[in-house]
Amino acid sequence: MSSPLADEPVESADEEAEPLTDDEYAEYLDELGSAWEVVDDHHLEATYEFDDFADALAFTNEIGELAEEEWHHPDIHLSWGEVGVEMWSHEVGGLHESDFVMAARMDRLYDGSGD
Ligand SMILES: C[C@H](O)[C@H](O)[C@H]1CNC2=NC(N)=NC(=O)C2=N1
Repeated sequence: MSSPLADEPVESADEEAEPLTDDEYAEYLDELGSAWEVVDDHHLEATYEFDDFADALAFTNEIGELAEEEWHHPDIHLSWGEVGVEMWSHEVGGLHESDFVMAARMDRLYDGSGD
C-alpha cells in the first residue's frame, strides 16, 4: 500500500529554497513506507528486493521512466536481486517535499510490480 504522498505533484524547488530540516521532513518520512530512511539529513535511501537481476533491471527502468517524466532523478544502484535508491534535490543540496513524493511513487511502482 503506497503513501498518499504518491498522489502529490513533483514540483521543482524554488530558487532560494533551503533543504528541509529534520523537524520539517519528519512528517513526510512518517507518511512513507518503512523501507525509507534519511541519511545525514541530506537524502532518502531505500533498497528494493527482487528474485533476480532481470526483475531488478526492469524496476530500474521503470524508475528511470518516472524520473524522466517528473524531471526529478534519483541515484540508482542496480545489483543482482536488489535496487538501491538515493533521492535528494540537487537544487537545494538536500531534501525537498518532491523527494518524498518520488519515494512514494517508487513504492507504488514496486507494489504494482509485485515482489
Ligand atoms: C540539470 C537538470 O535540470 C537538473 O538536474 C534537474 C533534473 N533532475 C533533478 N533531479 C534531482 N534529484 N534534483 C534536482 O534538483 C534536479 N534538477
